[in-house]
Formats: sequence, C-alpha cells, structure tokens
Amino acid sequence: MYQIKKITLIPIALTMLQAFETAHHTISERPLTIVTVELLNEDSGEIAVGYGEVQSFADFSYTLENQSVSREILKTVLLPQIRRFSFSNPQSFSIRLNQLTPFASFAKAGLEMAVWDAIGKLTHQSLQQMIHGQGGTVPVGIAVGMADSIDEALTQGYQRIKLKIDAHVVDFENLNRLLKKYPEQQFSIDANSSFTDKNIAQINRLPENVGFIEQPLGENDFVQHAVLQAHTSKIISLDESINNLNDVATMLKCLSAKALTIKQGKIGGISNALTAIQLVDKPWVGGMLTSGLGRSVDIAISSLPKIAFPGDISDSRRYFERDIIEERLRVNNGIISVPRNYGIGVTVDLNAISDLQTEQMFTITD
Ligand SMILES: O=C(O)CCC(=O)c1ccccc1C(=O)O
Ligand SMILES: [Mg+2]
Repeated sequence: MYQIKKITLIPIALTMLQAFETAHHTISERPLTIVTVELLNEDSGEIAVGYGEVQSFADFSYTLENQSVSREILKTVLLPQIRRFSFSNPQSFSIRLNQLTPFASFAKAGLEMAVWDAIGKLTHQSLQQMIHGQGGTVPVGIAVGMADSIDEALTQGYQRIKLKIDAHVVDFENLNRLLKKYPEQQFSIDANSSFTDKNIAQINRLPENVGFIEQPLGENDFVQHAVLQAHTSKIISLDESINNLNDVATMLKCLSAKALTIKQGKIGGISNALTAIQLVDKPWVGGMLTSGLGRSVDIAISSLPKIAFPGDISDSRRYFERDIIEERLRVNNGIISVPRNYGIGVTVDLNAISDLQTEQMFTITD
C-alpha cells in the first residue's frame, strides 16, 4: 500500500515564444500549478517524489475551472482528505478522488499525475508500461493557432495539422483552397465552439483530407452536436464538452460525436482518460499547451493501440522560452519517442520551476 507523506503546490508561468490564438482567447503566458507528491511504499519503506501539473488556464473562456479555482479546491477539499488515504495503485487513488468531488477535474488530474509518476519510480516501470502502451515511437500532429502560418507544420512532416478557426470570421472558400493545395496532408479543424447549426453546409464542403472537426458547437450542446453528427459524413470530436466521465456517458448516449479529444488534464486524470479511451469509438490525444511533463504523459497515452489519430504533440522547443524538463521531446518527420525512464520518464528541472514561480508555494505534510 502507498501513503502520501507530503504534497507541495507551486504556481508557475511559462512564457510562450509566440502567442497562441484560438476562437476563445489569445494565450501568451501559460500558467500551471506544479504538484509534487512524496509517496511512501508502506511495504518497503521506500519513498519517491512524483511530479504532476494542473493544466487549467488563467481565465474562464475555455473551461470554468481556472488555475485559482483548481488551487482553491486542492487546498480546501482534496488535500485535507487525501492525507489519510492509503491505496494500492493509481486507479484506486483516482476512484477515491472522483468520490470526493465530481468537479475539479484539472485539480484531481494534477494530483493523480504526480501519484502515477511516484508509483512508476517506486515500481521501476515507465508510464507507458503501467498503462500498457505499445511501441517506441508515436505519430504526432501539430496545432496551428489562428495567427500562425502552416509552413513550419508542413516542412516538419507532422502527420496531422490542426487548424484553429473562428467560424465567425473565417473565409471558408480560402480555407478549402488552402486544404486542397495539400491533398496528401492529413488535417483537422478546431472551431472551439464557434460554429452554429447553420454551418452544416460549410462543414460538409470541407475536403476529404480533413479527418475530423473538433468541438464545432457549444460546451453544453450534446443534443445539437448529435443532430449535426447525424447530418454530416464528417467525424465530429468533442473537446470543451467533455470535463469528466459523466460527460463521456452523455456523449455516447446522445450519439453526439464519433471521436473524442482525450485530455487527461481536463478529464480528471490518466485513469479517467484510460476509461474514456475504452468507451469511445475514435479517441485521440489533444494538447493543452502543456509543459514537457504533461506532454510526456500525452505521448505515453498516444501509444495505446486504440488511439485513432496522431495527437497534438509538437516538439517541446516549439512553445516556450523555457520548459520545466531537462530532456527535449524531439519530433522527427512527424514521430516522437516515448519516454522510457521510470514514472513519467523525464527529469524535472527544479531550477526552472523556481525561476518561473509566480506565487507562494503551498505545502502539507501528514
Ligand atoms: O497543445 C497543443 O498543441 C494544442 C493547443 C490547442 O489546440 C488548445 C490549446 C489551449 C486550449 C485549448 C486547445 C484546444 O484544443 O481547443
Ligand atoms: Mg480543442
């Protein structure tokens, strides 16, 4: 059995090399809360430190749980309870977290990520081994913000290019012309809820090389998405609509979409993500402008055999002036290596974390 001895929460902010523009907002600074968990293996007496990150954003435009809400729930609801937890694996830890509150998926995910990392280190297994992923590499895609050009994505051989669009302002003829210029290149479109049900014709006119459309309609529009999915041959993937496993159940019951954007940081953690992957037809791993730590988790999840499309996992040099891991996650011709070391498999750069810290650290001990 495992027991938590100490937890720290460290608010940090990564500086984007280039602002990332979506239909919701423009992100130039990426706040994260780093979670460290000191975990005791009660049988061996051994202790390991695991690292996780809370991936909510600064504001409410993408999801209601933002960084300050995540931290408040961690401090007042989750941490006081889990001090007394004793558990035998990450899955049972996740079940206990889900029982504490159906909300705070980002907060629970950050904590659970650190527990997976620590247990991997204590049991000498990589995250990929723990979750039964396969293969030394995975194919990856890149998300291109609305202000960015696609040239970098094309020259680097990404196996899917995700174009962020705002349906209110995009010129669909130009978009289709651009997409048809590269018939061999796989694309996806992320509308971030900017379509309405009046856009069905535009969706149906998108060329063949658009593999799927992410979150065309609003976060709560399960029924409207179902109507849309029934009237288009294109695959719809839900992102903003899915914040926990209940949302996955709703999506399946309503037939809202054929695909699901898996974001472990937003669905309550790795265990919940694995459950969602088993339940849906076409799961794939979406990005959250995460640090190298979260990106390494995404790579391991992408190596599961059921993953249907290349994930939003671009090179770790792409986004930030300074990252918080020592390794570079290098994309070569649209593929990336799966970290092999114990736990999440990367070395956290503690100097970077301390230099990027924005607010006081919070600590609890048993
Ligand atoms: O990390 C990435 O490469 C994907 C970026 C991305 O599309 C995104 C980034 C921040 C918030 C939401 C989204 C999204 O998928 O909608
Ligand atoms: Mg999205």
